[in-house]
Amino acid sequence: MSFESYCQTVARNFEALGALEGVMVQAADIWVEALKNGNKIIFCGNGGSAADSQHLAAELVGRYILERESLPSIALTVDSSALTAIANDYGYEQVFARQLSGLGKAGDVFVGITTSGNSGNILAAVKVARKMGIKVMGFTGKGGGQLAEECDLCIKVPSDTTNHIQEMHIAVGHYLCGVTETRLCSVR
Ligand SMILES: O=C(CO)[C@@H](O)[C@H](O)[C@H](O)[C@H](O)COP(=O)(O)O
Ligand SMILES: [Zn+2]
Repeated sequence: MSFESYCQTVARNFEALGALEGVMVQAADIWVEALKNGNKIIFCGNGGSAADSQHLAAELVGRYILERESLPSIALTVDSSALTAIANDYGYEQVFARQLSGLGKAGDVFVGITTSGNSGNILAAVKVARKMGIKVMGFTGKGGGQLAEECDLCIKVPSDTTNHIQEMHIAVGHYLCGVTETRLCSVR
């Protein structure tokens, strides 16, 4: 495949992504409401989506575009001791669920980033989130997988291909960080 044709696919995908305006407004409302109430945004994902998780948590805790207070957020993908101990002692499927049960609080927002929507460790964490009164949001591909069935709000980006789904996930996350910090800064 030529680079030009790759870029054409990306352009078509992003054109279609614009149709998710309504769901993006709802997602921003969920993030803003939680943060206003003193809760946090908790991200997790595997592989490239682990990188997205820590990238987005860092935008909130550190800085995205505006100079502002730090906004509380964590990625469950960054603590190698917790990840290896939990995987070793309880199995890889529990790596996010176990951390969420220790670190999450009712009213937090859990964001599972998965291109298939079917990663077992994310689905296990959703079960914990439900028990704890944590809101569940998914970033998935077009099909949504099992996660789409189980979350409060699913952002299903318009592709079935892992790499292209990931390209849109980071755009979705960046957009939400921007809207969130703008709205919170104007009320502080
Ligand atoms: O970054 C990539 C592919 O672009 C890979 O590392 C990819 O994230 C991994 O295969 C993940 O394990 C896929 O998991 P998921 O998106 O289905 O939850
Ligand atoms: Zn990748």
